[in-house]
Amino acid sequence: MMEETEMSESKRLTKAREILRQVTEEAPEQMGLGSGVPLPFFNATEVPENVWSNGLLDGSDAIVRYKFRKGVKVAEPLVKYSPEKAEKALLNQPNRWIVRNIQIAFPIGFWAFSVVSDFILGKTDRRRERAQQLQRAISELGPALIKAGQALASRPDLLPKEYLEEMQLLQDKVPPFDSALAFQCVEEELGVKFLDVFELVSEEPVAAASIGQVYKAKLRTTGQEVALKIQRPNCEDIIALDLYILRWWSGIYTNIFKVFKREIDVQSIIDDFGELIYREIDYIAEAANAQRFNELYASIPDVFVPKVYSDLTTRKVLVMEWVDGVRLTDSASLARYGLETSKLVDTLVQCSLQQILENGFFHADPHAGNLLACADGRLCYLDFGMMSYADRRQRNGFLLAVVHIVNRDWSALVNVYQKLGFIPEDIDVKPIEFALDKALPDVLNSEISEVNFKNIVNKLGDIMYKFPFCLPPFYIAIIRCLGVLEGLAIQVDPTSRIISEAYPYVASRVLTDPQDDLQEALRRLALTPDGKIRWNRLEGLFQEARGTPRFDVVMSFDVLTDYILSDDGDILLEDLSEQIVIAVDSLGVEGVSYLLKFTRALRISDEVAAIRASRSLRLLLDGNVQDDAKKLFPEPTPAMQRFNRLLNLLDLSGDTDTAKFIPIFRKLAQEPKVQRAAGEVVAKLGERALSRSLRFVFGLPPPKFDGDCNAASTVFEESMVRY
Ligand SMILES: Nc1ncnc2c1ncn2[C@@H]1O[C@H](COP(=O)(O)OP(=O)(O)OP(=O)(O)O)[C@@H](O)[C@H]1O
Repeated sequence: MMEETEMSESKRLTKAREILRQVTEEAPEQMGLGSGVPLPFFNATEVPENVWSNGLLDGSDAIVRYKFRKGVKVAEPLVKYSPEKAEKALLNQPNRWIVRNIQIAFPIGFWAFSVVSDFILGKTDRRRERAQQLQRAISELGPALIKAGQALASRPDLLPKEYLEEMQLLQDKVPPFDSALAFQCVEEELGVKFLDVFELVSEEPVAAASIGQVYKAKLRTTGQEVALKIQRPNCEDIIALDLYILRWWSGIYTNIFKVFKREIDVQSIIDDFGELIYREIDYIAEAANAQRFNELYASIPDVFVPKVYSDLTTRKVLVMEWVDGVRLTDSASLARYGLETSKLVDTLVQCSLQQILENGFFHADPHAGNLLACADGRLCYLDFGMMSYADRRQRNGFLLAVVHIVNRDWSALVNVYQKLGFIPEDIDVKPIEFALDKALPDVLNSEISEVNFKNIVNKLGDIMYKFPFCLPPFYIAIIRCLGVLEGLAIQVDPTSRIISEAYPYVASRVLTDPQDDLQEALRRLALTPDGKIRWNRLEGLFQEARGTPRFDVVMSFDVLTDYILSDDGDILLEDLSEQIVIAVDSLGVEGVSYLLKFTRALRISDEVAAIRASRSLRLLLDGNVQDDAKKLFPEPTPAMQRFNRLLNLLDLSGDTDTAKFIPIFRKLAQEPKVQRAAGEVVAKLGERALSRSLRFVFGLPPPKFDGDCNAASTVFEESMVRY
């Protein structure tokens, strides 16, 4: 018995070394793995305890550290999708090809025939019915077609709304396959007897999906619980055949789209999909992605990734740490753990935003089955088969698109889309701008919590479908990710909205990020075309941004200062000086008026009221005072409220260390054009004060200055006279 175990152990090590050799030597290029992986391939049982407890896969002897080669962003599969190779192989198996062709062609062909006949007969109201028919047909056709249908659900540029909605309903709930076949696969892949290494915790799989099924087991040697994901038998073969057949039919479908005046290259869509699904069926690539995800996001509090036992992982078998947790949609269990759903959703959304908008490496499929909430409140990500990457230009492009939609700046939005290659450069974009203006809601003026991502994507989708848009994979993945995320967030907490969660993040990025394209967005958002400040917008942005953890008011002040000091900032500086003159002047006038009223109020009430008054002054300025105090004291003037709001925005009264502003003020003060502007402000203020005083002394009506608000001087006169 002992001998047998040793034998299998040594066989296992040989097999494991073989896998390592494949990964590191044979195909580092394809794998996206570095050559810097010469780690000995030890048995997982020899892993020192601290490796598991420190939460990182980093550098352990037992764990292969999949290094991403420079420039590789998402791990590539060892075997890549190759239509040519599939064609060669399948031409030798005409029987399989013919049978499967008939299985697919019949229902899909029937759907296509129905669509064309609706079109010829002018039955334009049957789109929903046809979408449902296609959904039913696909759901019967097996994993590759179901995955293809799910992928189409996030292609608003290809399908109208009704189809997108129906494709989203496609579930890959498939019956489990025979466990004997699953264990046989493990033995073949690892070169060990299944029961020598694993002890099943439950005989039945805990989950069965289109590509694989998952068992809960224990490692015999250490007793550690693991999740064992095993691929369906012949998965790659079946997918290759279906892709080949779909590709074979693509010319016909391209022509059907032409009938509807849509130029769609179906073949390249199928090829894109082929690449994605080949990534999903390679568990080594999945393990590498899991590790990459862990490296990038392990620092986010409350988020983690199960550790992968890479010496027990092959292309068809993935072994990882078992995580005890519950789905976010399982409200009863969440309540049992005493977990706050809104906090979990917040962690999830903030983590996704960081993935998409900061690092660019993101989990494109954060559905309920791919996330577990643990008893300690942490959120565990699972299933790294569908990862995507957006580079800096693409991430900023997405961020800018959000800003321009909020700002209703259609020409800027279309410009971003053109730069990202979604729309050709040489077409007349006016009709697109007009359609956007008509279709999209006024995000700024509706309650932000009422604007949901799905609505906006649907409306944008109608336009993308109508005009010649072509969405690249990164954008499709972002749409998919945010759509799935919003669906899940709403299921868990019906009040949550992805846009209202995301917009503060977007606001804080444009206010603090010095990258040129984001600064351009800030200018378009906060300045009029002739360079003057839109105070309300700027105030709105600060307010949104202030709630986010990454927002740093000093940094945003610094970014604004740099802009003012640049050549482009001259008009802004001029406008700012004018605004300062008006604000300080009216604050002076209105301030005097307020103080007079305030003193009168104090004289007619008692001392207690006076003390309460001084305490309430701050609250009063914030508009946050009790009704009885409001009766007692005059309303703060608009200028005072504005000034107070500005202080609040800059958080000068809060936790911000005001000393941090000193270098910025110094930078401003040293700049000759700012010195000149400051001199002009002082001179103008003096001029105004002198003019007001002289006119008052000589009993003349108050002077009128540009920008005087609320007849400030009249208020001043009246109160002086009354007093
Ligand atoms: N490490 C783990 N700990 C606990 N449960 C797990 C673990 N990994 C997977 N599971 C369970 O197995 C299910 C399926 O896992 P996973 O999503 O990785 O499989 P999949 O075949 O890629 O499925 P799909 O592609 O449909 O998302 C999960 O929803 C979860 O319930």
